[in-house]
Amino acid sequence: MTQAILVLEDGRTFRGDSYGATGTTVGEAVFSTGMTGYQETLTDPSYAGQIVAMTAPHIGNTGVNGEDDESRRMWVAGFVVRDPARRPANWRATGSLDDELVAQGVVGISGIDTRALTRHLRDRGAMRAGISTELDQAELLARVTASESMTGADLAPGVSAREAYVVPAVGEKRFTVAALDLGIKTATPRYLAELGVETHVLPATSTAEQLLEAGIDGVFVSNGPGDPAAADYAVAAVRGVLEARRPLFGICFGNQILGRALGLGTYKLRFGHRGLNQPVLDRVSGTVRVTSHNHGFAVDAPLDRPTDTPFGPVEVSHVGLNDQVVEGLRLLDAPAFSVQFHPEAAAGPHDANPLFGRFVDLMAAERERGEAVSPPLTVQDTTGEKGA
Ligand SMILES: NC(=O)CC[C@H](N)C(=O)O
Repeated sequence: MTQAILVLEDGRTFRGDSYGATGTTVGEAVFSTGMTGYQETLTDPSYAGQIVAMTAPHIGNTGVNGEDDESRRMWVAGFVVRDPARRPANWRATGSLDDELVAQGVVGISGIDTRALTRHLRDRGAMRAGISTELDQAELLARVTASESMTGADLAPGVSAREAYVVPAVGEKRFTVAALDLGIKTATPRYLAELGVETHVLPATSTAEQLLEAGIDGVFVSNGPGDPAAADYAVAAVRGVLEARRPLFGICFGNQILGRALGLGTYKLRFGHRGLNQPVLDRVSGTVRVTSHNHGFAVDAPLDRPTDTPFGPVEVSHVGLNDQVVEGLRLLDAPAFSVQFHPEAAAGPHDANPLFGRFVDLMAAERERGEAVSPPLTVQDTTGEKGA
């Protein structure tokens, strides 16, 4: 078996076996505590530039399948596991994870004491790292210390769709939404489609005008990789959408971009939140939901009072119960809200799915309000379906 090494930027070194593609890779070492969902993790564009260590010890048990990809390819910079499955077993499996990692050129390492690695990252913070099957420790460390840091990294345009595309509504179309693709996961337009939303997915650097033109009823701002402080183009676009008072919903990177558009700051968390079991308090309803997370940055906002912004006051609507991190924002006088966690929940849990319904309700309320403010003069309903 080919040997591999994992070297962290502070010199801590782990030796193991090659898993997936051979070669050398560098990225930010982070850990995910999801017990399931490795295929969704590997194909989540938000993980671009990151070497992901899975804390669950057995990875690859169910192989890979043709249904669970969250985007067109795997994006992780590298993959670290303890004990890979020797043989996948699942009725949906189309192949083994090991073969798929090779096919997609993802350099990984197995046989690692992922518990020790996780404790190290938890205590010292996420840091740059490298995996190699060809370099020695000193050579790899030199590569790692010369590599880009996640702080200041602008990665969304690199993962986003190049061309706009449309995901049709399932059944009757009720709303048309533009989604700013900063690294969107396929589950998101799927959830919207189920609620009668036609989603026009637009590239990361689309302008406010383009979003407003395509998103007649609302604008969605997706999750995505990199440092939100580096995505000024998205901040400018979101500001334009807020100025137009078009309903807006953001997830994860989208929450950070909304925060910045409102004038709030963002900062890097020590080791971030990545996993499927993170408790979040919804302060509006008083409920606690167990949610899916993948973020290394967070919005800086006071928890105890709303903050004044050019678009009216914004309050922290959700708080992470492990560490009191801002997990959601809600404008009090404008139709915009966002969450730092993942209601599209791929992989699960599905506690937060109703947030898509909240977006739809917001669009319905704004439509009604618009109609009340300026009633259409001569609109006649010729379809016979409306108001049935
Ligand atoms: N999933 C996401 O959208 C991640 C957002 C951002 N890249 C972060 O790490 O915080």
